[in-house]
Amino acid sequence: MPVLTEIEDLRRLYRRRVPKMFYDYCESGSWTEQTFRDNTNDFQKIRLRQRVAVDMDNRSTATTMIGEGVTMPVALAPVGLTGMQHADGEILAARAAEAYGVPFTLSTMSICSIEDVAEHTSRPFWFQLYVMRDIDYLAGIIGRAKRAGCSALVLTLDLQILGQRHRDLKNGLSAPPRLTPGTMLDLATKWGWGAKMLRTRRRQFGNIVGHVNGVSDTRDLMRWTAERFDPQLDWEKVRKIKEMWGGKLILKGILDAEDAKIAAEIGCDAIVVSNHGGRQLDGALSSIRVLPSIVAAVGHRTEVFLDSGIRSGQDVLKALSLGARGVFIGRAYIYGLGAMGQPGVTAALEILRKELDTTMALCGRRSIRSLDRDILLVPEGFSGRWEAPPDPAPAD
Ligand SMILES: Cc1cc2nc3c(=O)[nH]c(=O)nc-3n(C[C@H](O)[C@H](O)[C@H](O)COP(=O)(O)O)c2cc1C
Ligand SMILES: O=C(O)C(=O)c1ccccc1
Repeated sequence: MPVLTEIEDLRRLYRRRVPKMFYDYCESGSWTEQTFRDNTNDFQKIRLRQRVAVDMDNRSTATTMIGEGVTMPVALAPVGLTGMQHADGEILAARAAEAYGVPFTLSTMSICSIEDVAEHTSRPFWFQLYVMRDIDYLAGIIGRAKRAGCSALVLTLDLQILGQRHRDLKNGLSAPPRLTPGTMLDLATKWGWGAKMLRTRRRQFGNIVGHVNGVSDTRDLMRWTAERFDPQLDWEKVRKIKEMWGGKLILKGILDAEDAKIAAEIGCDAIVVSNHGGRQLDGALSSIRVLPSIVAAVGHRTEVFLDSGIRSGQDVLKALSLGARGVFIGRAYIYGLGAMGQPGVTAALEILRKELDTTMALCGRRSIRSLDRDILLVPEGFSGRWEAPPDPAPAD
């Protein structure tokens, strides 16, 4: 067993243990994957300011997100098909988050159902909603989330249609799967994954069972999405859903200050600055690059969270120092889950917390609320205005 000291270690182990089809589904971005790469690369461009001889005793990473106490401001992002990364994946991730004291978000596209996750956890989790054409379905699932005691609705706005990810098509995740000798061989080497999958009964899409007949695997995912997701979603509908829900609301997938202002106007408890982990509009700016402009526009009216590209506690610190009240992590915890189940998610959280805590200390800060831009060296292009990234240098 390798020593696991960083998120990258978890990714490597995850890659060895989970079928390629699902690894690729997680690890890809849309089209050229430019935005997917920018998300992580842009964090690297921000440097930290070392301070010395500052009392660093009694540090804490604890704070709140939408009024809920958290041991660090890092929530688990909604991730579709988590139950395919590891048997019972959503339940295991929710339990790890609960034990660690951070929020868990259950995706509409989960394998385990809302009720099932609620039954296996004792603290409220957040429920992520994709807006479907069918209003009765929406009312139904919002009601289920309420009855299960979910403490916030995370409404995702950046996926009315699915961005194309080449690898999913090539791997047969979206077309009828071609069980090539290569796929069979791959599955044969991932026997631990398969054995656990065979033992669980949770192999349907948990939140859509009974609504769509016969969707019990991922084959028809893309077609299913096109048929069900609402292409007519607009701000008026967002208002309606807010009313139907009536509780705390987080609007996810905002990447532009103008949209952020409308979101704040409608009244939400938080927004998530996100490009969906580089899986939707390829060519969009990285989240960290647009964060300052959005904080400047709405930070005084609503909490601003960020996701896309967080792979270390240093990344968390950078986002918080640029004004985010918290972050979501997607892949960073999926790597841990696929690698080792629940302890893997805990390991991912612990790696991030340690990195965040140590970095805070070395920057001369002791609390989350004390983090600000003063401890960062931020290059041009993150200045808060909408700016296109600089043109790459000519090849010769
Ligand atoms: C495999 C995968 C599935 C996802 N499924 C959903 C989903 O069902 N709903 C949603 O709102 N976001 C979904 N997302 C986006 C995440 O919530 C989050 O925005 C993204 O993963 C953040 O980027 P990161 O992976 O670099 O941390 C998904 C992301 C991944 C990687
Ligand atoms: O893959 C995704 O990013 C995602 O959000 C999704 C959308 C539709 C079905 C499954 C997952």
